[in-house]
Amino acid sequence: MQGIWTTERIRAAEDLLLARTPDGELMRRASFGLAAEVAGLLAENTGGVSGRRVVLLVGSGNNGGDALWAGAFLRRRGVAVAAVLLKPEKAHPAGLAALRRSGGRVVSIADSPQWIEKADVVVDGIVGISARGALRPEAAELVARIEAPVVAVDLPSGVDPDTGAVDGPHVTAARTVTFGALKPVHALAPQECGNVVLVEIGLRPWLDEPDLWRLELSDIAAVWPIPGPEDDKYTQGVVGIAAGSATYPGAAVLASGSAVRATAGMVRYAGHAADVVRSRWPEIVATGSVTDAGRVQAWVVGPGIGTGGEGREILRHILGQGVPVCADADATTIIAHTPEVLDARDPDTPLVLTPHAGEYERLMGRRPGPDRVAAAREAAKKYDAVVLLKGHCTVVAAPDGRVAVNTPRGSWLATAGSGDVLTGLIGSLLASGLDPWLAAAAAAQVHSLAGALAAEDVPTSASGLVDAIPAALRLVRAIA
Ligand SMILES: NC(=O)C1=CN([C@@H]2O[C@H](COP(=O)(O)OP(=O)(O)OC[C@H]3O[C@@H](n4cnc5c(N)ncnc54)[C@H](O)[C@@H]3O)[C@@H](O)[C@H]2O)[C@@H](O)CC1
Ligand SMILES: [K+]
Repeated sequence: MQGIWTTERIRAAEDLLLARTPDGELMRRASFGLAAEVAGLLAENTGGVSGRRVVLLVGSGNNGGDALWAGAFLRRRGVAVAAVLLKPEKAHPAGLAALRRSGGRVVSIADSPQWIEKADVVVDGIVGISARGALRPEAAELVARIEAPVVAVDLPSGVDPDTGAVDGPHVTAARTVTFGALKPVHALAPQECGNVVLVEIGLRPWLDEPDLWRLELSDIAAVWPIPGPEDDKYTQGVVGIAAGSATYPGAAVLASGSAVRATAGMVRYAGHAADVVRSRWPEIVATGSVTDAGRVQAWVVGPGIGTGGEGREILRHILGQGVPVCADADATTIIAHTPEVLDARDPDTPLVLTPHAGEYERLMGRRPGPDRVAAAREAAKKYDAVVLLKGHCTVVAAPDGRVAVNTPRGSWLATAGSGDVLTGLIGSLLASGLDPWLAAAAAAQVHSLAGALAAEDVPTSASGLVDAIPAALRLVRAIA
């Protein structure tokens, strides 16, 4: 798993490391790595490094210092470097002196447009982890002129370092070069960061438990249930799906199909769409009602069951079974409107809730807001449940405070029925006995991987996602 640390934690670790490192050494390490990445991008985009033009946008802090030092390193490779100082009197003195010694030039803000227009790469050293809020007008005006690819120093300026939220003018980078450890912005704002490159500066020993996690494919491979020689259809976990209605069988077909594809365990379906589900997925044991569904090791409940009395009774019955439950879609709304249904739940049995922003508002009485990690954590505490907050980046919070972030590959999951597929994946993993937080986080990643594979750069559908699950799992197992 990749660890991610908030800027407060990063700063505390940097202080410990700085106290044990010669003056300027950390910035030298950071800016040397930064310069190598800028040179790499120049070579990729223009076929060379020497003679190419780089413009540095330099703010008043150490982020600008990194940019200036990197500029000095790039000069050694024959790059023409021009620095635009947003606050000349506050520019990092040692960095500025190094750039000047190396033959780099400093241009005024008034003269900068012609330089920015001719740049092969622009380096964003406006602000780093001490930034708050959007770009200020002067920086915003310069950034608006950029046409060349941008390498962001540590993070794209104007994007919140701890939430990834954007609230006004900001930098959109092709590449972000960060130092020492990943920060939340890198997982939560993939569109603004571009490719994220981590340069080691020796910080890791000074950081303890991360604030957030991101699963790697090898983590998913390690936990995804694969049948062994001792297994039969029951030992791998039976998942029950309570979804869909006679008029709207789609949710039932998608959630059940996703569960069929996810693991080799058995799938039971209970509800009004039994005939349709059986004809589409003959391997599913389908019945008309949850009361005669037979034994399962986990339940998925919600998609398409309606929010009226019948849906409520289905949910109440399932919550009383003493097995892990993934409550999705209509089940979320039922819980929000009649929280007393949760009285049926044995507090020791895991519950996974999967709200999108609107359902979150119903559950919590407010929108998730810009800090989606805090929002998910709060809901997880309130409901004593794993909360998977849907959005471009899915955030999965456990009641004990663990949070995983899924950084998606494109926006292919924004399609009708996509959530039904996710819930089927989560249910299968719960039935296999996996920790519910890991189950939800692993399912979210396989879901987005299936989306990218199904889409192959053109829009896909929820059925496409179901069909791509085997390819996604093959990829997970091949890479691990
Ligand atoms: N501390 C360290 O050991 C290291 C720090 N490094 C760099 O240092 C950066 C952090 O440097 P600093 O703490 O000096 O601060 P920054 O460079 O992030 O920000 C500088 C100042 O900009 C101002 N500011 C805040 N929001 C702004 C906005 N929206 N628009 C314009 N100005 C704004 C603030 O007054 C802030 O103090 C890191 O992001 C990284 O790039 C690296 O050199 C690695 C080592
Ligand atoms: K920056």
